[in-house]
Amino acid sequence: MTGTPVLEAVGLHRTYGQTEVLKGVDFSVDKGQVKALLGPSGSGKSTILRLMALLEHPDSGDILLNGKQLGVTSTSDGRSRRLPERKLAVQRRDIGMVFQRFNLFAHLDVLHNVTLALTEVSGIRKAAAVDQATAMLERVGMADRLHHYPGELSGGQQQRVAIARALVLNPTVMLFDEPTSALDPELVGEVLEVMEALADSGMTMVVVTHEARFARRVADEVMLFDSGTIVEVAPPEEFFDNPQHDRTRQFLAKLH
Ligand SMILES: Nc1ncnc2c1ncn2[C@@H]1O[C@H](COP(=O)(O)OP(=O)(O)OP(=O)(O)O)[C@@H](O)[C@H]1O
Repeated sequence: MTGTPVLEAVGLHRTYGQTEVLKGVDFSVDKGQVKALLGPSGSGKSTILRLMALLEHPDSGDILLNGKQLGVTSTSDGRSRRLPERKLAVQRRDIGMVFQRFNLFAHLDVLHNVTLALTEVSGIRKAAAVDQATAMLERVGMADRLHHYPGELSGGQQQRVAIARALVLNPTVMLFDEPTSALDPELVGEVLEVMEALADSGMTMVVVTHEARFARRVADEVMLFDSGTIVEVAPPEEFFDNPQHDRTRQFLAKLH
């Protein structure tokens, strides 16, 4: 751990209609660090990830990657303006995102689902894309399913393909939004194993999860999120074994 912030959120606010979903969220994840984000349903966890992945704009606040402000550009009068979509797409490559629902293309086989990101987003030629995608699918244990279609795979296998699809773009940081919550319980372990290996390889990660055991084992820091703000940040052993605050105790009690 170097203590160098890779991804930072500064004062993020987001309101939908009358509902203030994020009320000024600040946090950062350092190079090689894994942060687990826990919190009740509807507290705004997915919203934070979507903002950090540049899939949505905050009403106010900044997202920084390696110190550089993302999603906006400065104008000559010193104000900032949102980047146009094509420039956002370039910045998004650095931030891998894995969703609860795998969102694979049903009409493309596994290999094509992963090469597509390379050929369409990164402009890499087909042959090189196939090599890179195959290597990445090997890494997530899917090398023997290259020509299967998503409908022929289990949820756990589909999620591993979705992880390979994000990783193949060589992102600086990976964001996971409840990656196992749509899976049957017997398929959760294989996805968590891939994520743990990724964390061990030094990937910088932010993981929204309800998997307390995974968070305890893999995360460097756990953040408890509630009603649009971070209410607690602690190392996992302190968070899980020695909950000092009522909020943590109440939340953990609801998990089981
Ligand atoms: N696009 C949207 N339009 C309107 N309301 C939204 C939108 N996205 C999220 N919300 C609302 O914002 C609140 C926070 O949603 P969010 O999905 O970020 O919570 P969450 O903590 O990830 O919940 P869960 O664990 O159930 O996924 C919810 O009340 C949700 O209904």
